[in-house]
Amino acid sequence: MSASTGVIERDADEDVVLSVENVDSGYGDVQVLDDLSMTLAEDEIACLVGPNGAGKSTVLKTVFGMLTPWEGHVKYHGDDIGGMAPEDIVRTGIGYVPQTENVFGNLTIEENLRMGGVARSDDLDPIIDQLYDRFPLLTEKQSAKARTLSGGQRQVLAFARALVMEPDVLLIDEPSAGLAPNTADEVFADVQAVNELGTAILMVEQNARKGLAISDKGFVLDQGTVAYADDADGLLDNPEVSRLYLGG
Ligand SMILES: Nc1ncnc2c1ncn2[C@@H]1O[C@H](COP(=O)(O)OP(=O)(O)OP(=O)(O)O)[C@@H](O)[C@H]1O
Repeated sequence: MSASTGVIERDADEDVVLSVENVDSGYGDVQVLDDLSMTLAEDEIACLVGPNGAGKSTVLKTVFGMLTPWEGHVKYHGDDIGGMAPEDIVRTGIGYVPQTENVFGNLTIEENLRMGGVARSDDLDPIIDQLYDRFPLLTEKQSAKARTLSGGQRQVLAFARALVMEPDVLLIDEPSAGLAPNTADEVFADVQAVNELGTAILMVEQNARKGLAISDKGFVLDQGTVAYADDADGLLDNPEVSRLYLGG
């Protein structure tokens, strides 16, 4: 399987921060990703869309070191990080916001943020202060237990927790899952704001149209490989992609 339509041609000097090159990966002896390739430039939001079970979350897990590529390479600023442990990957500058269990419910907002910085050896106060400035709702609730937050507020805390490490790249798995449309829109606005402040984002999103609408480019995954890659508008305007993957 290596069908690829509309693959983006990019300048050789593009500042690629993350590249996934011909990766096979999976669970146990079950292969999920099949010769999958994609790149993310340092100022971009890229959105992975596609049917249930296509392998979108598996891409993030493979980039973040929770799965080791069977074949191919995962490169961060050109260095091969395939198979590196997540705790080392987080130190290199890649953050990960899983879809579920992404905050510690029994800890306060402040404690959650400090947990996000356990891999840092410097004083966390300046970055945590910056994050409180950026996400005022966290300031209001800093002594509250995370379990008291709404779904959207938890998602904001999960982003902020990942940002304590000041990553160059943030991997986000289905930020809008389980959220009402208005709340999902607020979370998408936060994703854009994080990107505008200099973090490249690779996001999986089940709400493909909304995810692509805030993204620079997208990859349609099907059966573990990239079926379509294009800038986000190109995918949204592609009648075949629309019919097959975006609900018409
Ligand atoms: N921990 C696991 N162990 C074994 N198989 C798994 C595991 N996690 C996922 N899979 C399988 O890998 C395949 C891809 O799953 P993945 O979660 O990456 O898909 P996805 O595109 O993110 O879909 P969804 O939108 O349903 O989350 C599926 O067939 C799934 O059943």
